[in-house]
Amino acid sequence: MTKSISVGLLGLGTVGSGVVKIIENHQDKLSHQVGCPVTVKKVVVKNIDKVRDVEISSEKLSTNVEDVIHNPDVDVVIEVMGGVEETRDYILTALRNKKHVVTANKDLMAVYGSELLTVASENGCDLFYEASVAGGIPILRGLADGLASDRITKMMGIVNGTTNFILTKMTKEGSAYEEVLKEAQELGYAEADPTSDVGGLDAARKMAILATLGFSMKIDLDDVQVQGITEVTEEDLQYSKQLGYTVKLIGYAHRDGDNVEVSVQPTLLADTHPLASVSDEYNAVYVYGEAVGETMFYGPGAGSLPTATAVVSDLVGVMKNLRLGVNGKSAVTPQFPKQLKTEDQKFSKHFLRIHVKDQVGAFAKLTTLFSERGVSFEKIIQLPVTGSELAEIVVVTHKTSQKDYEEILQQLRDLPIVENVKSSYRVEGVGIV
Ligand SMILES: NC(=O)C1=CN([C@@H]2O[C@H](COP(=O)(O)OP(=O)(O)OC[C@H]3O[C@@H](n4cnc5c(N)ncnc54)[C@H](OP(=O)(O)O)[C@@H]3O)[C@@H](O)[C@H]2O)C=CC1
Ligand SMILES: N[C@@H](CC=O)C(=O)O
Ligand code: NA
Repeated sequence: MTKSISVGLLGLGTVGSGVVKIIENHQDKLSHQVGCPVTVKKVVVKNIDKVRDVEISSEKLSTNVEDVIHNPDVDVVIEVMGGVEETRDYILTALRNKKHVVTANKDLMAVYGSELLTVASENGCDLFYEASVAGGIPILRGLADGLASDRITKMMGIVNGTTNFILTKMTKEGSAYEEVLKEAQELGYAEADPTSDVGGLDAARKMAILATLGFSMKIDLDDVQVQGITEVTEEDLQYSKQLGYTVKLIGYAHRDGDNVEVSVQPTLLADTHPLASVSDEYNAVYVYGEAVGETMFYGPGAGSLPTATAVVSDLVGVMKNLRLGVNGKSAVTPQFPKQLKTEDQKFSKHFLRIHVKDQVGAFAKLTTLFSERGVSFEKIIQLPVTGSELAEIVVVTHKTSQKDYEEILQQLRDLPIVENVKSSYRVEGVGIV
């Protein structure tokens, strides 16, 4: 039996605690798979006296990162502390000290992933990050290994558990947004700063990582158009339900030849779409390949043990490579130059809710703007706004270019009869026919 593999953890919070539990509780399976025991050598935390959700001997705890990244007895560094700039320095040091790294940190990998993977390869080290996208779902290995032979053209995902949990409770139970956000934080789903969840940035980071791997193109965070869920109202959810749609925060990546678009936005999904039934903190990624067709990966996207499962599975991957002597050889550099679609190359349907002065001909003025650009409606609802002289108009358009739609929106805002544009979201699929 070769010597045991020693692991050093940076962080012992929601995910780190799960990692320690899995290593301890699944020791027999881990040893059988990799041919030696796995031991947690050192764990770095911020507050040494904090009460932990896991048993760990005090001599293993430290507040000094050097005790892991410079520890000659540590073979693999597991980074589950979060943060970006200082964490990047820690991981660079670990890699240059010939230590393999497993991370769950999508904030870091979305911005510095390309640099870190290059340094890992230069030092013959593995850098694995399965847990950084969709928590416990093995989506990155699914793309890199399972679908390696295919040309991926479309990926649509619910990749943030916090916002899916919020939208599920608001839609199904009529819960208040603030109340459900607080519950998601208490359950450990949300980031330390939950604005990255609800503002869409967490999902955007994951889509940048997914699109880079899936399209073999270096997609930066700045390439992702982002709109969060903070403006989604009870009325939007009700109208969507009435029209046969479910509102989800959808990460969307589409490749049309060499042109790609990547976005995160609240989206009306037809109730018949497989993603529409993905509820609570669950994630799912729908992947379309030219040869394989439609596939979907589903599971818990957040939470201690589900995320830790992905982290420890990456650790197993490192250890298997150690036995084969092939560490540092799995990173695939992007094959294609990045070419982002222009606004007139992006097409989708739209949900639009506006308030107009309830005057004769108001609706006709509105439809003229759309028909002048050849845009017709799939659904139309018009209702008076109680207690006012306004009417509420809700439409679902047929497919139109983003360029035309944005110009129509601007013209609508300039129309005297339009009081205001209340909401506008992307629509995927056909609702109630
Ligand atoms: N929670 C989830 O469901 C998921 C989280 N992730 C990612 O996993 C990572 C960890 O998330 P999570 O476990 O929820 O975060 P937590 O906030 O629960 O835990 C963070 C841990 O890191 C420690 N830590 C933070 N900063 C420092 C520092 N400067 N020096 C030393 N220790 C530090 C904290 O110490 P102390 O305990 O003493 O405060 C804590 O133990 C993040 O990158 C997150 O985005 C990915 C997928 C899912
Ligand atoms: N805050 C994130 C945690 C996992 O990445 C989420 O809600 O998905
Ligand atoms: Na994953």
